Amino acid sequence: MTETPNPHIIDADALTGEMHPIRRVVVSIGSNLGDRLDALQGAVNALADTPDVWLTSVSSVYETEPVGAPEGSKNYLNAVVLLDTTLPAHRLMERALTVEVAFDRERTDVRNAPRTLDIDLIQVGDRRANDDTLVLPHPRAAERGFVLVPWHELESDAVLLDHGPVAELLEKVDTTGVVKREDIALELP
Ligand SMILES: Nc1ncnc2c1ncn2[C@@H]1O[C@H](COP(=O)(O)OP(=O)(O)OP(=O)(O)O)[C@@H](O)[C@H]1O
Ligand SMILES: Nc1nc2c(c(=O)[nH]1)N=C(CO)CN2
Repeated sequence: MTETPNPHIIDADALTGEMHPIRRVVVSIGSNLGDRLDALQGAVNALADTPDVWLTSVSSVYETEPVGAPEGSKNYLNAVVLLDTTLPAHRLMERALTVEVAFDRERTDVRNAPRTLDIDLIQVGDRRANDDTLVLPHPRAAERGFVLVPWHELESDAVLLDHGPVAELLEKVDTTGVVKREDIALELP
């Protein structure tokens, strides 16, 4: 027997007025060039100002040793932001790239070159992607202490899609180069 849709049940798509579900997004932000804290706060503010994006939490700020970066690279400041959004994942990625450019992010041919601002989408709900502009979940998140430590601070039961609980991933990752900065913090607008 086919069920008649119940007109009193409104799904998330209908509530947002768009055909997109609300997704929980984990965002990693980092900077190792210029005024690092200013850039991270700028990223938080810009994400919070984005239509159809609702920031829910911001981690502590961590001083982190550069991973896979050219010789002589300076330490990063890193943090993780959690947000809810109805934006399609690719639209959120475009927005992140626009914000990076607004903070004078320059792209060079040098892999992991120092940067004023880096915004990585770690996970967008249970969305998977693998194209030229977006790979989800982020392909290197599972081995990055500078992502896992601040994420775990916000959500101790977090699970990285296709990889498992963040708490378990942390047992396999060297986190000695990831140090919480007690003297500075980001504001949730
Ligand atoms: N999940 C993702 N988060 C951020 N950028 C992504 C993602 N998937 C694909 N990209 C693409 O990667 C490019 C970003 O490259 P970028 O030079 O910032 O990489 P990176 O931050 O130096 O290195 P890594 O990807 O290892 O963090 C962008 O053009 C973006 O479209
Ligand atoms: N500590 C640290 N190292 C990195 C970072 C980063 O944000 N923090 N980002 C990179 C490329 O995205 C490469 N290496």
